[in-house]
Amino acid sequence: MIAVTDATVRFGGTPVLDRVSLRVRDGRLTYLLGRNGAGKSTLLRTACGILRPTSGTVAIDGTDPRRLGRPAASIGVHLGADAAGSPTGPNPNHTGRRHLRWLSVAGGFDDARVTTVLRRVGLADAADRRVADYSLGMRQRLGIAAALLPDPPNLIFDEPVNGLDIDGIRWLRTLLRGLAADGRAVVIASHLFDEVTRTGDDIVVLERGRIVADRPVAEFVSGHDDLESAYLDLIRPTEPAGAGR
Ligand SMILES: Nc1ncnc2c1ncn2[C@@H]1O[C@H](COP(=O)(O)OP(=O)(O)OP(=O)(O)O)[C@@H](O)[C@H]1O
Repeated sequence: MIAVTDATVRFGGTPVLDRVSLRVRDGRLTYLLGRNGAGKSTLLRTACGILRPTSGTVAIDGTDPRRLGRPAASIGVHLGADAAGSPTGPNPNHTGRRHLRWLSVAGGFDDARVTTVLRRVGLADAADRRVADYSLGMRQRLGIAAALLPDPPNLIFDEPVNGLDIDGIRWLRTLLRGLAADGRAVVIASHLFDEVTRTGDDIVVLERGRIVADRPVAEFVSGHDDLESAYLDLIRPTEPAGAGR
């Protein structure tokens, strides 16, 4: 389980997260929704220990991520194919396989997992090409492979669908559902409502650094035509003055 409790994060004086609490339960796929700049990536970086909250606490299966001996074994993180500061970002001159082997050696993981995850993300045939020659979708797959390498029980993905073609999107759906079905706690920041409806268990909505909804997808949509209208009904009252003119 991933637990963020009453976390405030400030950049300079401005709070980007304001007393935010998030629970990502084992066996559940939790989607984090919110407008651009709402604080989703900041919350995910806080949840995995990359960012230290100004106040509040974070626990991965009960332990502060900064106190985990082998954090990657407890929590897999993919912050996007081109995310700055990603803990698992590849050297573009390395092949996909070399990148994963390097992570495997550095983390003390079983080397056989490299072949397993390359297959699982559909990169087995491209494993010996340079990452610089990978497409965006292939870099997404490599980032997901890196997160899965030590087979962690908790996973954080920031907009993993970006750059995937239709086969990739369908593959990712199956992968995500499988990860949750195996009992993992999975949280995904996304703007793609169709994916949320198809695969999500729970929805958390962030609005200007605050949680404004946290409930199962079915409950969130109940009484509305679909997820989009449920979401718009929730956030419309707080739209900035002048929006939509
Ligand atoms: N390192 C940083 N220093 C200063 N401000 C930051 C930093 N990282 C994020 N911010 C600010 O925090 C706010 C929230 O950003 P964040 O990336 O968490 O939003 P988001 O919900 O993930 O947005 P998007 O949907 O566009 O990815 C934004 O105003 C952003 O400019």
